Amino acid sequence: MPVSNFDFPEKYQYQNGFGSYLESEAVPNALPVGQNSPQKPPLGLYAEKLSGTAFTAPRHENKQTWLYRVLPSCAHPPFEPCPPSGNESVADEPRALKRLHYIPNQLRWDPFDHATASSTGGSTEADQQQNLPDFVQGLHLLAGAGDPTLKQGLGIYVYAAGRSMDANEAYYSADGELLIVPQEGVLDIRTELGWLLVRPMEICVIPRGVRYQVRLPDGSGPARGYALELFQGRFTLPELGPIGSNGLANARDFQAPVASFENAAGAWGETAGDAERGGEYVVKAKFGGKLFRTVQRHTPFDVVAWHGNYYPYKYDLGRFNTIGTVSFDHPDPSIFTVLSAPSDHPGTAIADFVIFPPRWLVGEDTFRPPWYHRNTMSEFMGLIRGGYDAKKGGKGGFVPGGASLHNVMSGHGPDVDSYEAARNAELKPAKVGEGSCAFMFESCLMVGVTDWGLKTCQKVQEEYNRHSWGGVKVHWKGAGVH
Ligand SMILES: O=C(O)Cc1cc(O)ccc1O
Ligand SMILES: [Fe+2]
Repeated sequence: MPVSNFDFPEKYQYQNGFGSYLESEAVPNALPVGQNSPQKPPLGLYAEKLSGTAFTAPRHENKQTWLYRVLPSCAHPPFEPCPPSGNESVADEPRALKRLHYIPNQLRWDPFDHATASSTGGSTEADQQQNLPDFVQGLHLLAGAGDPTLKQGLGIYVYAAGRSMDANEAYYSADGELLIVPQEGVLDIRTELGWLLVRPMEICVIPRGVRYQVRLPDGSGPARGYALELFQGRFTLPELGPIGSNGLANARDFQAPVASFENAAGAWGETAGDAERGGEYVVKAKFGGKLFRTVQRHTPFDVVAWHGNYYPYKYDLGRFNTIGTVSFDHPDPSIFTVLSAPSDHPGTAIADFVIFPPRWLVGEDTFRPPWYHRNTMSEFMGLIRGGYDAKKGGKGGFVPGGASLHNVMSGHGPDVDSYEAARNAELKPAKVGEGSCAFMFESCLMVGVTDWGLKTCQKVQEEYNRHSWGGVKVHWKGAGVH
């Protein structure tokens, strides 16, 4: 079922369509007509082009958006490195990426902690709140591959945010496009192109370079979830092949924001101040895995109108049209692909985002859960809610907010109890996954685990393999015996 609708404030109006060429004006006639860069753009705005692909990328891949804004985004003092955070968050990423641990063992993590205060300094509730990490401070690189400076590879993150980013703070990543998968808590995301409200069972994608600010709406509680940053390429919809022209995630269900701006002006070095924000706006940038910051005298959220096909978007996983066998055998999980970031080799993804939503299993004479297997692709899994049909839940199991990694050629499959149950199950039509949703980031790359993921987070289940497969039984009866 789609995430329930409620009355959306005006800021959450959306435009529908995946990869569509869209346009949006927060003020009528802010977009120039018939050209992109007139001598004087309408309303005294600046025209600024945001290129998401090389200028010369083929038409079907070319991504760009024209922004019409109060001040161009180049007007800022030099960026300076942020000091290391000391808590192995995104600010410590370059070190983390250089020290990845490549491990052939199957790994599973207990649910990651919610945001905790970094110090006890300050006794008031407001002080304590301020000591909690915001979305950027609470982003931890768990695993990764490649190098953002070469635009190769990806980063897998978990996040735990206990407060909104400051009202005068924005963040962007030059390293890649970020897919965010909330597991608990609502993210109210202000982007240069407008607002996105992203709740558990929804996802969003923020393209490389787009500035944004993540807020936690009042009363929605702390936020926790997963994210994947693509250092290379972009997410797109998977081919449908013989499925035909509809199915899986349909293009019209992807939602892009409408233009929305803060009414504030005043360039760096000028005296004209930003009344609303006290004239100061912190912009943080992740660049080559390193965090930088600058303080500018104008809001980055001053885009009054835009047109293009390079924009953030959200998708409600409840709208996924799940397809499966109606005869026999368990299909490859690629049938559940929501988004795919292809490599240069057709059919082989740098990252596929795959979900396991509730679905009917009707296969006859079929072992219905996933088969035992080894894969040249690496498989990182998380659980948004409920359970997963191949793994037990409960303490020490695969539970919401936790994760697993089955790396290149690491054998895995149902744990012994799930296997025995499915082997003996009566094969009547059965609904699995009611109220559940697991997901997988599947990559052609070998994924290394960070120090934080292996040690600091203290969530690795040491006995994962033994508990899952230590007790697998021999059913072999000897040659010729059925
Ligand atoms: O390993 C997993 O649980 C993910 C998975 C699910 C499935 O249905 C088939 C293959 C596969 O890797
Ligand atoms: Fe698998």
